[in-house]
Amino acid sequence: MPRTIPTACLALADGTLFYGRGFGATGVTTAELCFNTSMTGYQEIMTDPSYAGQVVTFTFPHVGNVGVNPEDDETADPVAEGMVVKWDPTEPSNWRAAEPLSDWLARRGRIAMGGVDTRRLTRAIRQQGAPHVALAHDPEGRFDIEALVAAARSFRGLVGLDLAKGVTCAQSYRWDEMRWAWPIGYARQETPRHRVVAVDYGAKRNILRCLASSGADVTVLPATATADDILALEPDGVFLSNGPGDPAATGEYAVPAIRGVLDRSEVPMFGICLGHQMLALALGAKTVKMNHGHHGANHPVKDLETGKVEITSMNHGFTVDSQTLPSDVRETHVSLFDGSNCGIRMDGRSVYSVQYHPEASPGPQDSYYLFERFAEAMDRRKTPA
Ligand SMILES: NC(=O)CC[C@H](N)C(=O)O
Repeated sequence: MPRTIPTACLALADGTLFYGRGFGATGVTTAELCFNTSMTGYQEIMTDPSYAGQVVTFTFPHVGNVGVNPEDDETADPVAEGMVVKWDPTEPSNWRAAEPLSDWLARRGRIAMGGVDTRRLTRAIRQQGAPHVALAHDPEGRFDIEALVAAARSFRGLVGLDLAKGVTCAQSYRWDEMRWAWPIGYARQETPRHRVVAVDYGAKRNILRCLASSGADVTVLPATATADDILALEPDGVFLSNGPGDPAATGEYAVPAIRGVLDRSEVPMFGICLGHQMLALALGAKTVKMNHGHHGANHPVKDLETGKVEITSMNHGFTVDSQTLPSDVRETHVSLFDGSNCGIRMDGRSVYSVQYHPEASPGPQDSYYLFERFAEAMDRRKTPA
């Protein structure tokens, strides 16, 4: 049997090394490492802008086997820095596959590594918290281990980092594509009932589709939009998107804008993930870094107002500290994994947000009702009872 040499190396800042087989782009990247437990949707995960600054290790062992296609991107480029998987991807076998995962990653400059004991790696992340890592791919298998460990150590981490500015849109645009539906695929929203301004901190496309499907004519604004920019469009509702990085850092410019909208209008507001954290900060609460975060598609969340449990899609490494919520803001949802905050609502106003991803993509669609609730709040304002 020919001897095979490792062509990829993952170095953790504590000096732990994992060797495997590289695919995708070659070179070295540094990032925070997190694990995702979803069994499907690797293309959507890799293109979720909230993963900027992170390498994702997948706990599901078979990743890449259905290739990639033009429809499943959540943004134009992969924004996760790289990926680590148990098995090397096979040749894609799926009617939608347009390209093998490895070629797609290479074309877009993203490093990947297969052949890793991802259970051991996941245990390490759970025990020590999301580590800083250097991920290297060299087809000749030449690795300068000391330099890789030093690179992992010099990665400054996500705390204090505003990454939304790097992934937001350069200028505003309109969105009318709706959720994918059999057999028509992606139809356009031709009879919208509401004008929604969506602030883009790193929005996933499927969120914009869900807004369009629930009746919105969506105008997307860059993350740095001010209250004046938002209110000038005379919105029926304001949406705050997901996004990467430390909420406290993005909040420095996003919070005054949100505060301005809340103070100057009664417009319904809905936030998801980073948007949830932005709203919580604007209302006076605080956010903290979690040990290893929540990244997966099977997270049970309890709606405290109805008692119902929904299975949700999650991707966050920071959380709202529910102890810091002011008295006019109530906690509406909690994680049944660790009791952390998963939703808030302002008393007496249609201003609410959730920490998880109700648009899923990938994940279950239990939480789509939140988009309908937003649309109903906008309907109520137009025709008061
Ligand atoms: N998906 C998101 O919007 C993530 C929000 C934030 N960057 C966090 O990690 O908590």
